[in-house]
Amino acid sequence: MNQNPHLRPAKTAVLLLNLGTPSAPTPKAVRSYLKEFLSDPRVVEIPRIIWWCILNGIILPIRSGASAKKYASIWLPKLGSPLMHYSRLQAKELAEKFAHHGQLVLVDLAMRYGQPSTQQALEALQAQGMERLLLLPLYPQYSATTTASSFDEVFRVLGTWRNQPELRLVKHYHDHPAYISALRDQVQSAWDKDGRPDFAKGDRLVLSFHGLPKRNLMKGDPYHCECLKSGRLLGEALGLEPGQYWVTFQSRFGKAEWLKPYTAPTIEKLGKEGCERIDIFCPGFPADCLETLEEIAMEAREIFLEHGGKDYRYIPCLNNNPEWINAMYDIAQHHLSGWPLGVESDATLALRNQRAESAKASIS
Ligand SMILES: C=CC1=C(C)c2cc3[nH]c(cc4nc(cc5[nH]c(cc1n2)c(C)c5CCC(=O)O)C(CCC(=O)O)=C4C)c(C)c3C=C
Ligand SMILES: [Fe+2]
Ligand SMILES: [Fe+2]
Repeated sequence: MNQNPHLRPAKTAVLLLNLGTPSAPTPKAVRSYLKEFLSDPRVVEIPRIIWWCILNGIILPIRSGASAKKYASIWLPKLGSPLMHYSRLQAKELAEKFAHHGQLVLVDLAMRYGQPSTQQALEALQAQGMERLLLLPLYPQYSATTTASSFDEVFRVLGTWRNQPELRLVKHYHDHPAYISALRDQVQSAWDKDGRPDFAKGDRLVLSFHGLPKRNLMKGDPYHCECLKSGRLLGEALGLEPGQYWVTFQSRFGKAEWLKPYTAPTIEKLGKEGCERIDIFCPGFPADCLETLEEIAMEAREIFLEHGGKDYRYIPCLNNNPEWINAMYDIAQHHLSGWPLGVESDATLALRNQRAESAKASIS
């Protein structure tokens, strides 16, 4: 509890929801993560008994070791899993953004699989007196496999509570102007630094989103349409013509048909057809992770260069781009409207800003 008499305690919380990641890049830790992830009926919709046999008999014994090697190749020295590192940073910087605006809002991070679990995060907020809760998934595009699964887990935990908080959820923000503007800034900053592709010469921008089984789309999952819309709005924001940027889908799992066009074969085709430079960006991943740093920044680069391409540029995910922190703040702010936020008195706010300014002055 805050002891400062100038502050009214915050009882409103924003909980960032993300997928989760192994605790270490080892076969044992990856196996335990994959087991929890791939046992979720929201993720794999195969009858349970059949899937249990396939998962435990084939997938886990083969994939745990192979995936652990890939995780080891992207693990950050001292910081660990990139997904965890950037998700935590996003929660910290969002909390600072609220504080900067004189609003005392609790901000925390919950992972759907692994740690910090949704239950741990909710109990920590409960211990701080949370009365109102906004769920903000780190999935800009809604899918039942990710967003709905994270919401299910929150509902499951709250279902065991006697005194529940008021609850609001952000379903998606795939077309939110602040999200699109942050994406544009991320791509444009890379171009300002390293030069813009020559689109007239045939260079291309590839926008690669995580894939999904095509069956999920046919059953009504809106994810595919939302990815196409994000891609189109980003292309327009960058002033590109439709053929200059391509939307593709990566990380196919298993033998069934997934959303097309697939990223890797598209990159191979571009290389074979004489496209010299590809810039590639993953707008659906707010944080860099295995799927972006290994599959896109490393594996897909090899594919392009092996098939005739010359220049392959991976543009990092939003991570802690200040425009993205602003976007999260804007999106949260909109959904918090009407809820009382803890507010600092004008005197405390002025004092804190004054201290921050003099700290900056003493550094420079
Ligand atoms: C049936 C399998 C899978 C579906 C459906 C799926 C959907 C989906 N996933 C993300 C985001 C991420 N997935 C990540 C890793 C990952 N995904 C799958 C499988 C499915 N994903 C697996 C087996 C793995 C683990 C790694 C591997 O063994 O290949 C990650 C990265 C996690 C990390 O630790 O870095 C993210 C992020 C979305 C957005 C999505 C549906 C839209
Ligand atoms: Fe995935
Ligand atoms: Fe992958």
